[in-house]
Amino acid sequence: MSKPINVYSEIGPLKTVVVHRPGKELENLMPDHLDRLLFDDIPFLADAQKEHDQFKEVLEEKGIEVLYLEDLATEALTDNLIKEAFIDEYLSEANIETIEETNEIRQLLEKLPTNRELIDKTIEGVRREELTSLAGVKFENDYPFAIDPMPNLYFTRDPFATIGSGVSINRMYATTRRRETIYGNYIFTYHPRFKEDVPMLYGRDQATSIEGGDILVLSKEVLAIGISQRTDLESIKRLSRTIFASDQGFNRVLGIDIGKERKFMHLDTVFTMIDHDKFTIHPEIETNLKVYTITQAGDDISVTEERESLENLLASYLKLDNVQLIPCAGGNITDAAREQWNDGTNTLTIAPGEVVVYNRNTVTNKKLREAGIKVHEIPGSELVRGRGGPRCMSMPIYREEI
Ligand SMILES: NC(=O)NCCC[C@H](N)C(=O)O
Repeated sequence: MSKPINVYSEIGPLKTVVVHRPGKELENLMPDHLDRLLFDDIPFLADAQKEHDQFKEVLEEKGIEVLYLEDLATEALTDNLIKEAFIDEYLSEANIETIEETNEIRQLLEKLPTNRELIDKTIEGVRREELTSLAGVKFENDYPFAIDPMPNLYFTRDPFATIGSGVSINRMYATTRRRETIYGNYIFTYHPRFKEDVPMLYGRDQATSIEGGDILVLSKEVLAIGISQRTDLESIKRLSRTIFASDQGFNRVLGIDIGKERKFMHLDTVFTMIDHDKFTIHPEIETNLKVYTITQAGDDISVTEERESLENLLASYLKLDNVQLIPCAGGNITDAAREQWNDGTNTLTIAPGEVVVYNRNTVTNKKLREAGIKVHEIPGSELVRGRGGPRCMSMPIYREEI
């Protein structure tokens, strides 16, 4: 039986992927609370769902098995003990103000007729108006939620990351996304498809943050991990130690420092691999890019700052004769700024030289085609309001070897 997880590249033909179809959590977004929930606008849910359905259709037309995170999380609650533990953990992390609210919400969740409705409700959040125990209660603030929604969950790239045959259950940078990692933790601990034979490479309770958008599997030996607003170098060192010890064949991690700006929140918003020797890159990060190499050194690791350009590093470590860095929007600084903001660099590679992109990034998409890349375009005007693209909205479970 092959292992449940197999991700040893960014470009191997994609066979199985995890996504989340946006739900009512997007209708629990409010203008005054967008920053804290990491959104720039409020998507129109019905259209966001239509766009997401088109994303799924493109993947399924290529024979890719599309798994929904909400289904996997539902199926992971395989008995009442696990379900109760899930509810306890979810409530303990939900920052609920009073015991009365906690007790009433527990009852509300336990009364839901199916585990799927339970999972959906935990993602959606709970408005105070839903709780009879709060009827007539005067609050110091007018914040309408007893439990926040999790609107970022459709960016399944980030809360957990498959690497080789294992998975990194991540500690997320911001509180609002830290709660999301409960689903991956239960899926990879209890789901029948994944509970055996999946090494857990990080943990949601670790001290420093790392997010999946920063993690690229460049080859069977080399990972690239962004040092970013979301991922600390300390986390990369910790993950590297575990990966080197897990004997999966990886022997080098490139720590790529992309700075702490929110618009470049993850490495995959400015750099992705789209073919054996082709990469997308956002021109704004190319100048004086700092890259660290992490390798095993005796029974610990060594971290050295590279002097070579990213292009030369990729050529030497990936053993490529010719590396093509394709700049977002052809490198035009105005078009690139606009199209990177709308995730023009955040391509999902479904086979070598074949990608899924948002249709709105017309300049970048044209350049990709001119470079011989097969481009599948999907609408994303509503989805992109969460500041993520096709790579952000997907977590590969199985890629064929290349
Ligand atoms: N890999 C990615 O770039 N994911 C995009 C995450 C967007 C989300 N609103 C966030 O700020 O985390």
